[in-house]
Order: sequence, then structure tokens, then C-alpha cells
Amino acid sequence: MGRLGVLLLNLGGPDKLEDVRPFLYNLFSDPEIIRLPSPLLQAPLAWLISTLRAKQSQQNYKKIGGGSPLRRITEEQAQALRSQLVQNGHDVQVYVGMRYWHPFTEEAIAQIKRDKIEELVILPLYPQFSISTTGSSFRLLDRIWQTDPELQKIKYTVVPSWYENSGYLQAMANLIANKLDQVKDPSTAHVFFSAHGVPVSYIEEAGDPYQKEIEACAALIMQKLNRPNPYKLAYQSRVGPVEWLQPYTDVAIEELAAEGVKELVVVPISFVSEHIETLEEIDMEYREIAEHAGIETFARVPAPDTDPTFIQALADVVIKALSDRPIPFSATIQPQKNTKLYPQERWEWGMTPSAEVWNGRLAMIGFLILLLELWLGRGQILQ
Ligand SMILES: C=CC1=C(C)c2cc3[nH]c(cc4nc(cc5[nH]c(cc1n2)c(C)c5CCC(=O)O)C(CCC(=O)O)=C4C)c(C)c3C=C
Ligand SMILES: [Fe+2]
Ligand SMILES: [Fe+2]
Repeated sequence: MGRLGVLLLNLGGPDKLEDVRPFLYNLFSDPEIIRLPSPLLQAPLAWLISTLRAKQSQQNYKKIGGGSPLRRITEEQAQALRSQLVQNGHDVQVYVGMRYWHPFTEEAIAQIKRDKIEELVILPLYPQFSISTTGSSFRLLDRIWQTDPELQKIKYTVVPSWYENSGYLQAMANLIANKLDQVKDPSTAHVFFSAHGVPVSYIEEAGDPYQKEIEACAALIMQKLNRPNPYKLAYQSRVGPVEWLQPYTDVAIEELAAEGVKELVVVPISFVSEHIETLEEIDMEYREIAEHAGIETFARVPAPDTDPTFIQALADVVIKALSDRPIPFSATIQPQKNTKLYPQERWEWGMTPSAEVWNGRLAMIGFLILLLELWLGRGQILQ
């Protein structure tokens, strides 16, 4: 075996308040997050949305200490994973490549080349696959690989998703069990999975397996937990005026409260580290909604971070990937090139003169609504 590396992929987050706007610009420049009818519009729209959204977003980051903890936690995970793999007999370097902020994926790749890595496992820190997260990072890497003969010499494999890994399910079940044991009635409290949402068009038009994987993941965790508690799955963090996966977390909380549920144990399911959507959105925004609705216990299960069972699970995923047949970027799910990811049919530019006028007007209205919503950060937007 040659020099071994593991590349951990994550989204990245602003380290400080000044980073928020350029971070948002990078995020909205990604056609896997928002795809416009003309690639020429991508950069101006990304500039506009990031500028309009930055203030609201900064306020949220301020509430969690002035920046995202994602980089620190991901680097701690990388360190813990390296130690675990070394203990398991694998001499390995672990790298962190973020999609939209430092340390960027490109920086990690440059280091991998300097270290003359010969065999590489590419492991996204998203247990479930979505074209907006893992898919976006794989497409970036694929582009980098195609233009670099040096990288093409590396024997690499990707891990598209790993939510079925038994150690990961056990780590999640342990964290939930600990929290359940702290509530008033551990046998009746509702286990409430809050997954990150995506627009419905990702699933229905672009073929994103994300919803199926999330649903399967929640069911497998409940099997591992092996307790009689009822459970519910809902989707958080929607952005913009289009339809996202439902039920929405805020609505589902209110519905459970109306049914008389008093205790919720809330499980963030799409993330393996604490960040703005756990620390601000769940812990502050959804907690407030739950309390207003009459929920008496709102206990949030921590993200796995560097939990030892979880880190061992990541090590197992890496070791399995090394012995399995390598999976290239091209074998993972790629959305159709002309799939409109967002904001859907409002952007249908007609080819006939009359349709063109009407579609143009509709597109302008849709565009203005989108900007207004993103700017105000309210209405259908929760963030
Ligand atoms: C606009 C579309 C977005 C989609 C689709 C989306 C999917 C998605 N995101 C995560 C995980 C993270 N998202 C984070 C930040 C973030 N994401 C969006 C938008 C979309 N995400 C925005 C605008 C932001 C910035 C924060 C804000 O302005 O509110 C982060 C980083 C958080 C941090 O601590 O900095 C993560 C992680 C998943 C898992 C996902 C789909 C499955
Ligand atoms: Fe979000
Ligand atoms: Fe996001």
C-alpha cells in the first residue's frame, strides 16, 4: 500500500462576522445550490443575494459567538480519525476540504499533492447523499481531477453515503438514549428527527436520493435505539419562495403540541457537527416555537462531533472503502445538466414571442419575490 490519505469533505462556515458575506457569495455561486437559466447570471445574482442576506445571517452567527464552529470541530474530527486509524494499524494523513470556506477543497488537494499521497479515500461528512452537498463537492473534485495529470495517478475512491454504517447508527442511538434518560418520562417522549431540507425539485426533477436516505436513516436509528418511543421526521432550514421537503420542522412541532405532546427529544440528523443550524436554528428558533406551542421539554441531542463510537464508525467506513472496489466520481449521482434546481418553473424562458414576454414578466416577479424573501430573511425563510 502506498502513502495513504483520507479527505474529509464539509460545507464550511464563516470563522468571523466579516467572512459571512463572501462565504454566502461562494455558496450562492454554486449551481448545485441555485441554478439559473443562464450561467452568466450566476455571479451577479450570487453577489446580490449574498449582499442582501449578509446582515440577517450575521445576526444569527453573532448569536452563536460571532462565527461558525464548523472548522474547529471538523479539524478535531480529522485529528481523532487519524489517531483511530493509526491505532487500527493504518498509517494515514487526514485532510479537510470545505466547499465554500477555508480550508477550501482546493487547499486540501494542494497539500495532498505536496504530501505525495498515492491512495486516497474521499469521505463526505454528510451521512446521506444530496446533490447540494456531497454531490456538489464531488463535482468540484471531478473538475479538478480532469485537469490535473498528477492527481490522476492517485488511486482514489469516494464514499457517496454511509448512513447505514452500524457504528454510526449506534453512536446516534447512544446519544438519543442519553438524552431520553434525562427527560421526565423517558418511555413516552417523542423522538423528533430534524433533517436539513432541500427544495422538492431536487428530489422530483434532479433525482436526488436524499429524502429516501434520510427516511431510511431515521428508521434505522430507531431500530438501533430499540425503545418504544414514537418518532417523527421533519425538515428544517428552508430558504426562498419555492417548496421544500415537508413536513417543515416548525409546523410539525406545532402540530405535535396541538396533539398534546409535551416532551420532545430533538435529533439533528443531516449533520455530524454542531453549527449554526443546530446552535441557532434548533436551540433558539425552534425551541421558542415549541415553548410557545406548549411543549414542556425541548431536549436537543448533541451532534456526534468527536464522540468515540462515532469516530470509530468513520474509521470503519474508511477501512471498508479501502477494501471495496473503488468508486469514481463518475459513478455517483449527477443531476441533468439542464435541470432547473431553483427557483423552478418561474424561470421557464419561452421560445415563442408571446410566451417570452409572459415568462419574462413571471420570471421578474419570481426573481423579485426571491430577492425580497432572501433579503428580509422571513416569510417562508427561517434563517
Ligand atoms: C439555498 C439553498 C440551500 C440548500 C439546498 C442547502 C442544503 C444543505 N445545507 C446543509 C448544511 C449546511 N448549510 C450551511 C449553511 C447554509 N446553507 C444555506 C443554503 C442552503 N443549504 C445557507 C444560505 C447557509 C448559510 C447560513 C445562513 O445564511 O443561514 C452550513 C454551514 C453552517 C455554519 O455553521 O456555518 C451547513 C453545514 C445540508 C446538510 C444541506 C442539504 C442536505
Ligand atoms: Fe441552512
Ligand atoms: Fe445549507
